[in-house]
Order: sequence, then C-alpha cells, then structure tokens
Amino acid sequence: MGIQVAHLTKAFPNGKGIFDVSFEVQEGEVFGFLGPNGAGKSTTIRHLMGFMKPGSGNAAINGKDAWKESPAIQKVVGYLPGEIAFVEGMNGKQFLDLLSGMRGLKDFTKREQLIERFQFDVKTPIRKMSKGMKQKVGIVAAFMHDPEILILDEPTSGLDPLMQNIFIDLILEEKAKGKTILMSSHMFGEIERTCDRVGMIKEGKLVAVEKVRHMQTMQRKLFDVTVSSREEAESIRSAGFTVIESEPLRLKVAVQGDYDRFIKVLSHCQVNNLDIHSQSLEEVFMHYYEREAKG
Ligand SMILES: Nc1ncnc2c1ncn2[C@@H]1O[C@H](COP(=O)(O)OP(=O)(O)OP(=O)(O)O)[C@@H](O)[C@H]1O
Repeated sequence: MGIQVAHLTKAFPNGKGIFDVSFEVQEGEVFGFLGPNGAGKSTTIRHLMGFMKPGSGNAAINGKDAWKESPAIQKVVGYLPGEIAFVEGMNGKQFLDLLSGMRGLKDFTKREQLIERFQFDVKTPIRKMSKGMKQKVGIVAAFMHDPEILILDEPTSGLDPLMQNIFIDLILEEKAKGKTILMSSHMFGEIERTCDRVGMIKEGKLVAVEKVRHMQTMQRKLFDVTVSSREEAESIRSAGFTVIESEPLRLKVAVQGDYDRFIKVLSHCQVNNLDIHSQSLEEVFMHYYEREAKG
C-alpha cells in the first residue's frame, strides 16, 4: 500500500513536464521530494491527487489508481496544495467549516488543537491574510481529519522559522503515529529532519532516491587547521586525506568517517588553530547528483 508512482510521464506542449518518474512511499514512511523551482514536484503531486491525467505511466495511492479513483483517494488523503484555492469572501473559519462539512468531519478536536498550535486568528478574512497565515489555514485543512496519508506541496513556504519548527514537530508526531507522508520542498534542512528517504527531481526527471541516513554517512567534515611548522603541515598533507586548500602552515582537509585517524595525525602537531565545518546534506546531494548527471 502507500504511494506508488510508476513511469509517470506528462509532457506539456511547451516541452516541460515530468518524464518517466517512478518511486514508492511505503506505508509509515516519510518521503521528501526535493528539487529546484519548476523541476516537476507539483506536477507529480497533482497526478497523485487525480487532478491531472497522465500522458503515460500511472500514480496510485493504497493500490487505487489516482486518476480513475480520484474521489475515493481525495477522501483518505490530507492534501496541502502549493497554492491554495480559497473561496472568495470567506474567513479562515468559514473555509475550514466548508471543508469539514464536505468531509463529514464530526470531531473538531484536532482542528482546534492545530489552530492553537499555529497561533492565528481564524476569523480573519482570507483576503486580508498574509501568505504565511493562508499557509497555516491550508495546514489545518490538510491535517484536521487525521488522514492516514499526507501529501504536502511545499508545506513550509511562507512560514517564519518558528512556525517552520512547529510544523516539523507536527510531521515528526504524525510519523510516530505511522502516517505515510510525501512532502515536497526545496529546503534540505526540513527534509533532513523529517524524512526517511528523499527523491531528487530535476528538469522533470527523478535523478536520485536515497535514504537520508545514507546521505548523512556521506557527509564530510572540513577541518581548517593551522600548525606551527612546515614539517607538521607536510605530515598532515601526506597522511592520505583530501586536502582542499593548502598554505604553508594552514590546511583545509576533508575527512569522511575516519576522524580517529585524522585526530591521531593531528596529535603529533602543535595545533594553533582549528575550525570544523560539517558539510551540509545539500552539498552532499549536489555532489551526488552531479555525479549521477554525468553518468
Ligand atoms: N499546466 C501546465 N502547462 C504547461 N506547463 C506547465 C503546466 N504545469 C506546469 N508546467 C511547467 O512544468 C514544469 C514543472 O512545474 P512544477 O509546477 O511541477 O514544478 P515544481 O517542481 O513544483 O516547482 P516549484 O518549486 O516552482 O513549485 C515547469 O516548467 C512549469 O512551468
């Protein structure tokens, strides 16, 4: 069960679109869908919600074809669109009431908790809301019926850092309850903190799917070290690590995993200065992804 996308292709007349995209999100898994603007994240997601007919291939949720069984799917999924289409003239509460009515929602506890958590005045007319406030209404709408599957298109866009953190906590709680979640983003940080696996899409093609944990093991640390003699600098240079920058007494060395051996090499030197920088997962992905692109 969960989410399946198989060879999904949709070419727009302008030549853009998505091409042969395949991935699965297992039940209980949180999957991050990462890519730059215009890469095809929303197009893929719209197919999963049954808003678009695939050119070829298919998308399915819990074994149901997203296009053919779209009404049934929309009932069980919590969906946050990239851009929410609000009904003119409503305030936040009226909008949520409308959706609650359409879904036959009886228990409003979760909805009230979410409104409290995201701290916004639900009675504000939507046309007067900031982008962030509208996003909060969208988040409440996606989560309030406690769906088993959540499909979230750039959920933190427009949220300030405090609210981004509240959102990340919410995802982690839902994950702990066993929810299946697909979320798109162009920010690596939130994907790293929440997701089990990440798929990277570029120009309509899925270029890599990896476990976040695996990406983390590929993370390097950059040691910026200043020693007191040229001999010491040479002993570091010849120890078999990747030296990125080299001055007579100062070296920038990339170390991946074998920190202990590097520290032992340093222990024979007089270290006058030391800075350590962890390569971000985004940098790891970029390298990975350039390598994949070159084949
Ligand atoms: N209905 C459409 N007709 C023509 N082109 C489209 C249509 N929908 C999307 N596109 C194009 O397809 C590409 C993928 O768009 P999509 O919205 O899926 O990207 P995205 O990864 O979600 O980007 P963003 O981060 O900007 O939301 C873009 O070049 C977009 O202009």
